Amino acid sequence: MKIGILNGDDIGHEIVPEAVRVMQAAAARTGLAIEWQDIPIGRAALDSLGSTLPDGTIERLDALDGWLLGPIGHMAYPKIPEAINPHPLLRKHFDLFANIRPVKSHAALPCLHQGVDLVIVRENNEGFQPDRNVVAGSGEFRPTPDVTISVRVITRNGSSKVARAAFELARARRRHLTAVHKDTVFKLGCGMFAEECRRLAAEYPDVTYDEAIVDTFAMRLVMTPQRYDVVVTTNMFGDILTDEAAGLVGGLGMAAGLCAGPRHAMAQATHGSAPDIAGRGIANPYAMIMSGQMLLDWLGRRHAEPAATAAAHLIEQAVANVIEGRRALTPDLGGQGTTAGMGSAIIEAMTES
Ligand SMILES: NC(=O)c1ccc[n+]([C@@H]2O[C@H](COP(=O)([O-])OP(=O)(O)OC[C@H]3O[C@@H](n4cnc5c(N)ncnc54)[C@H](O)[C@@H]3O)[C@@H](O)[C@H]2O)c1
Ligand SMILES: CC(C)[C@H](C(=O)O)[C@@H](O)C(=O)O
Repeated sequence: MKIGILNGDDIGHEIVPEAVRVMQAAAARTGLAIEWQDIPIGRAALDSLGSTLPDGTIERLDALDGWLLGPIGHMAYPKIPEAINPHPLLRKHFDLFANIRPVKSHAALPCLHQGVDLVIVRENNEGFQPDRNVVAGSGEFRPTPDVTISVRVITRNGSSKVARAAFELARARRRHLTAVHKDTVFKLGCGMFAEECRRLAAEYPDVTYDEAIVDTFAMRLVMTPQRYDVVVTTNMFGDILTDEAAGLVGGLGMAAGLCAGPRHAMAQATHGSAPDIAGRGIANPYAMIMSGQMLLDWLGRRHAEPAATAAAHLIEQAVANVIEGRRALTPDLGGQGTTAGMGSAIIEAMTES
């Protein structure tokens, strides 16, 4: 397997190395051969190579099976053309259309709710961040100094692809899928998304299918998150709801994610680069480590590689043991541990699995 390491910015330089360390330890125990490639991105790449997404990066990634991308702190980039926000572009270029974001409570952690085990599948490339092939540029226009128009693109193909990914995931879990939209108001855009979800529901009679209007869903998610299994939604709704859901189970440090496409997958935690805690060694590496775990699981299924699946399983077990034992927890989880300390505890726990 060829896996890329792209640290990103701020806490990315602390949490991505821990994810790699944990993945290396699991791979060594299960006999999975991984060829790692360090690929510069973000502020460090801008400073050393003149661009946040240096020439040749896309080609290098294309030759890999998958990669880890740490959080990008693009809000702090200088306002120059060489300092683009690279991750929407990577998601689009590699058609990473499904952003799969699990949300799970742990009895040992101070979660707002217990018994939560759901996955939000967020459409990753349309909505207000439209594909460059569909709408040029970012999808925002300012025809006069006092008017801005933001274009939201929904396509039948994009909707049905993400809906199918969500139905497949639901089939492998508790067989319940909820489509979240607002077709009551956005009759054409959300309407098309909902039409595609309903069309696919007929192909998956074994999956219980229902729908919720996004505002009502936001309320139900806070009050009774236990009622959901897999949730599929459009890009912007998914962006917001996944952060909200993370808040139910311990915060953004617990929010893992995988951006998956037809040929590649990118492990990318839901959270940002957390500049407020960067450089202190206290960022919670759970989300990044579990994103790497999702990548190994995806690679195991895509390449029918049992050692990758076994490595993913080993990490999942070891992480669960560390959390259950409240070992090495970082301050966001009420502990006094460090980023590296949690990585080491997870590696140690692999010997217990
Ligand atoms: N996927 C991404 O790369 C991504 C996502 C969101 C935001 N961003 C960028 O990140 C930067 C900061 O944005 P923000 O502050 O709004 O959001 P953020 O997610 O970086 O931080 C929000 C809060 O959560 C905390 N937090 C986040 N991750 C944590 C972790 N692993 N462990 C412990 N605490 C954690 C932070 O300390 C902060 O208090 C901005 O430049 C933003 O554009 C990037
Ligand atoms: C920073 C931003 C472009 C990004 C997104 O909208 O996808 C972030 O919110 C995320 O969830 O990864």
